[in-house]
Amino acid sequence: MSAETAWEQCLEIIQDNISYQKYKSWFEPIQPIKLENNTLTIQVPSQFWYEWLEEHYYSMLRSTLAKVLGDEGKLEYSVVLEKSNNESDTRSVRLPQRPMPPSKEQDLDGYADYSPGKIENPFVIPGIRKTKIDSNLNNSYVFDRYIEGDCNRLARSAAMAIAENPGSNSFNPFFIYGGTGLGKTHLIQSIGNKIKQEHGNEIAVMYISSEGFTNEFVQAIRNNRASEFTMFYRQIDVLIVDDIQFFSGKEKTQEEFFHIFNALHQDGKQLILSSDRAPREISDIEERLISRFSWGLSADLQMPEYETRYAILERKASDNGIELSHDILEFIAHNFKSNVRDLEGAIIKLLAHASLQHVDELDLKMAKRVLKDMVKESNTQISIESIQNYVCDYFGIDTNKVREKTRKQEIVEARQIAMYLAKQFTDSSLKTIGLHFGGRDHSTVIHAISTVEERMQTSNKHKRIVDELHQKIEVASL
Ligand SMILES: Nc1ncnc2c1ncn2[C@@H]1O[C@H](COP(=O)(O)OP(=O)(O)OP(=O)(O)O)[C@@H](O)[C@H]1O
Repeated sequence: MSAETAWEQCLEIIQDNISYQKYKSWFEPIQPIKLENNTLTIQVPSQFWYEWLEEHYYSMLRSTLAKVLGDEGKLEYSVVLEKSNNESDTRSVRLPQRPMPPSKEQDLDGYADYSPGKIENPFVIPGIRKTKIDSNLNNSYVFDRYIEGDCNRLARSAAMAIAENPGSNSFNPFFIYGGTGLGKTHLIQSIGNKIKQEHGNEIAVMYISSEGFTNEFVQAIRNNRASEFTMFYRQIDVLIVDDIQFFSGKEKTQEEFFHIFNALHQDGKQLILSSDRAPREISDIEERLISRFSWGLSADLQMPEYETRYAILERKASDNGIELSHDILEFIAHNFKSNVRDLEGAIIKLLAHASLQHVDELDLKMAKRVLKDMVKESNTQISIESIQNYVCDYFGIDTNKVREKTRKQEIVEARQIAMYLAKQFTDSSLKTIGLHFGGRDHSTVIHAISTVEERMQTSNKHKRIVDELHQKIEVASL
């Protein structure tokens, strides 16, 4: 049997035993490397990943392996190491799976989410009245309202795991980073809100921006209350600091935070940090802090893909009490691609317009008019990629297909139309257009354009399709 086949069989069993979300987050990214002497080697993206699997899925992996390779089957991890400059290295360390204690031979069932060493409420510090601590959390930032997609799956599931088991997990600190308006604050506050919901004042949660922390610290020094400041932060069980990049260049604040960080981490308290860039990319921050930021899990947030943008819009519209038609949602999702805050801005603008103008039902034409300036700002010239999206959406095919080599009739037709429209709507050269379609050369683009033009003259159906798409893109690029 090859490593790929063995791992595929393992994945089938694993899928049946854990939730889809956990499967996608923790098992799909794993690569089978080799199968030798009944030992299957799999590659995991980080040391932390290995620890997480061993901590949470050890028994399940063990039994799965026994089913696929027999009782003597062994698992070895190949861990991709990070270089200090944050690039991943091809070097890897091989780690064996820890041996199974003889008394623990059990069925798969019930072991899938086994989490060892659950400590009962590790956060109660006698004598401290936690009721006094104001968490600073915004109640509307909750997991239920945080739409999941490929762009945030790992970060969201790690955040959920932390909320369920703060402090006693391997994600400490949890460092989340990504561009502006991509949902960092929402996600880190969701952790705090969930912990508060489940534990009330038993667990002291505190959310603060790094600027807020700095200002408080400066005030405390000014009023000779620095030690009270330190004491206060040391009693927090879950400390959430947003936009940590603003500590850059503030040496005294960094030093104070360093000591608070150490004290909390040592006591098994949870630290959650956010930044607009990865730890190593933050300038003017002491090396000892940077290295601590990387101790736990760093996860990034990306701009949501089209389907997630659509789902977010649907959700935001219904939270704001308006119902938007499919056409309008599609229009916004196609045209607002830089961040989620802008998507939200579009909904608010439509809502304001509808209520000021006493409009009961918004239609696409009106929505386009209202959002015209915003669309222009975020999308000055329609891209070849958007044209591909429109065309593929129209034909119900996967966008990647038009960039691949496939010669299937319907894909070839969609590809040719997309090339034709790309020439019509963009200033791109034939060469550039070809490059966007899987590196085809300019003569293929010329051929596509003349084929579409010819067909439009000979077939009404073809003409109608191209005209419809033309109109759709024209409105979108207003
Ligand atoms: N996946 C998502 N599902 C639902 N709403 C989201 C999602 N991602 C972001 N949002 C919403 O987008 C808005 C901006 O998000 P947020 O303030 O958390 O971004 P941020 O990354 O912290 O931005 P900044 O770096 O500018 O502070 C919020 O209203 C948030 O609710």
